[in-house]
Amino acid sequence: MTPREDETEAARTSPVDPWPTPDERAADATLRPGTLSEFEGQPRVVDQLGLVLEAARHRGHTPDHVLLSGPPGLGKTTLAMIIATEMGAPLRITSGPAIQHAGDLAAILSGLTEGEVLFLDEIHRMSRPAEEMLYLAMEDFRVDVVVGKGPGATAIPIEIPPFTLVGATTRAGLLPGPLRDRFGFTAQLDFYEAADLERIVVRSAARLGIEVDDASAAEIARRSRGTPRIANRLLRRVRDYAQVHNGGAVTLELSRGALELYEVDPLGLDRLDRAVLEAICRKFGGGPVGVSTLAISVGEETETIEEVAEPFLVRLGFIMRTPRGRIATPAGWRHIGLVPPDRSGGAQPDLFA
Ligand SMILES: Nc1ncnc2c1ncn2[C@@H]1O[C@H](COP(=O)(O)OP(=O)(O)OP(=O)(O)O)[C@@H](O)[C@H]1O
Repeated sequence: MTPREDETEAARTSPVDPWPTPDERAADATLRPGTLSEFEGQPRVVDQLGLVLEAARHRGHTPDHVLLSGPPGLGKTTLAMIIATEMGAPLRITSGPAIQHAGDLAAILSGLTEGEVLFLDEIHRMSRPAEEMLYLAMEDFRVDVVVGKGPGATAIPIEIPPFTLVGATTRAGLLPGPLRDRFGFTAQLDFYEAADLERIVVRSAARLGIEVDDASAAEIARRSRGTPRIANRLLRRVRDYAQVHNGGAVTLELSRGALELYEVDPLGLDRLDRAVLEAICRKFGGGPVGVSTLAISVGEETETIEEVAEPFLVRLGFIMRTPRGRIATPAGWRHIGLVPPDRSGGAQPDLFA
């Protein structure tokens, strides 16, 4: 489950949306790396996690609980699967929004087998009573199931076998301290370097039977916003285009044609990113402008602006978040072909040129 699974498909029209479509979830199985050594990028996380798993194997124990945080599509689910594979353990997958009551969690925990890896996606969206039950389970491998109500209520302790919880969150800041503290290993996944994404594109192309040259793989990687899921999706779109126009072989020219058709620009900005940038510059004189005003002016949900467009534009140094609102930087103005205003008091540019 992702933050957007409950939204309509119509809301997901951009090829650089970091959340998966239902089709992609099914296709993920083919493209996921199966072991830590096949996992591209994130070298620090891979090394540290490798050590945690190796040490657990030596001691003959289950590994410490693992918290993975970072934006969608960077490989949290993949890493959870790898942890289970590397430990030779079964994996059970659930998510915070699926656990509305403590009883839901009690049912999952009491059904675990020894050493099982429990992947809890979007752990920050779990209900508070479930969260409290999880504290005890993580620490003492026990849950207290409360039977009855009021003064007559009794807590019946249930032992659960040692397991490893792998929690994933896009919002580590929303996790309560006591929950965060119960993870023995915490990893923050960062956006990928273009070279890592290029290797991911080449590997995925091989798995999908797509012929792709190095220049095309580099072009797709550059436009993928540091996100493997987007790289894989753009690869599929380029493949479709190449099939129609060139009988299947992907060339640089065809890759560029496909990405232009899907409105993904050379830096990976899509229509929404450009609309946000244009609105700040053209409608609000470069800002500052509040995010909700911005959302209305581009006809999008505030959440989408905050979670998708804004982090990417900030990362590229095209906009800044300030206490008074969002401001376009000179690089942002230039990216959409406008002259940045002279903030030193010189003449203002013609914003509507
Ligand atoms: N390091 C990597 N190397 C190769 N492929 C990767 C890597 N990381 C992710 N992928 C690919 O990207 C896709 C998305 O990965 P994954 O589902 O693990 O992301 P996620 O962080 O769990 O996203 P979400 O939280 O939105 O579910 C998968 O198809 C996977 O194959």
